[in-house]
Amino acid sequence: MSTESKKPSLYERLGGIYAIAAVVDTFIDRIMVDPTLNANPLVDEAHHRVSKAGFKYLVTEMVGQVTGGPQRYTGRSMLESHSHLNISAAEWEVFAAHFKAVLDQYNVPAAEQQELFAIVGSTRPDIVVERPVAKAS
Ligand code: HEM
Repeated sequence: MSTESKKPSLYERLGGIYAIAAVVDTFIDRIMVDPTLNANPLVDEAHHRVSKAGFKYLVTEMVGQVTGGPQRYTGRSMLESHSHLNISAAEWEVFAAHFKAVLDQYNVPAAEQQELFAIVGSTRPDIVVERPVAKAS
């Protein structure tokens, strides 16, 4: 018989919903005013149209669900909510750098950061619009 206890979920290791909501709060505050992201007029328009509180709510709910918490995401799919925004690979990098900076700020350990990056990274194909590389004629 094994005496090993089951590994706690990522949700539990992050500290549950209060810790997750705090990270999302800081993160959304940063990305909604980022000048590089808002240089994309479609992102800028949407960032000024949606309520910050609603946006934070939906992202918190989603992170709760995908990390193994009891929350259930009620928003639109990543494809549906981003396909009209024409998000580039460079914009994705800016987003990822903010994410890393905020996780560092909250002292999220490297192992948990990696798990989060893997989850968030899996949404990239639905969010980033890949443009064909221009060929020299
Ligand atoms: C460069 C990266 C990203 C940018 C610039 C961005 C920007 C935006 C914007 C402007 C909206 C509002 C769209 C609208 O209502 O017209 C939105 C919605 C949303 N985004 Fe992102 N996003 C990015 C990546 C992500 C990632 C990686 C996630 C989570 C894994 C995410 C989660 C969400 C959620 C949950 C919504 C709300 C969906 C709904 O309204 O039902 N976003 N995003």
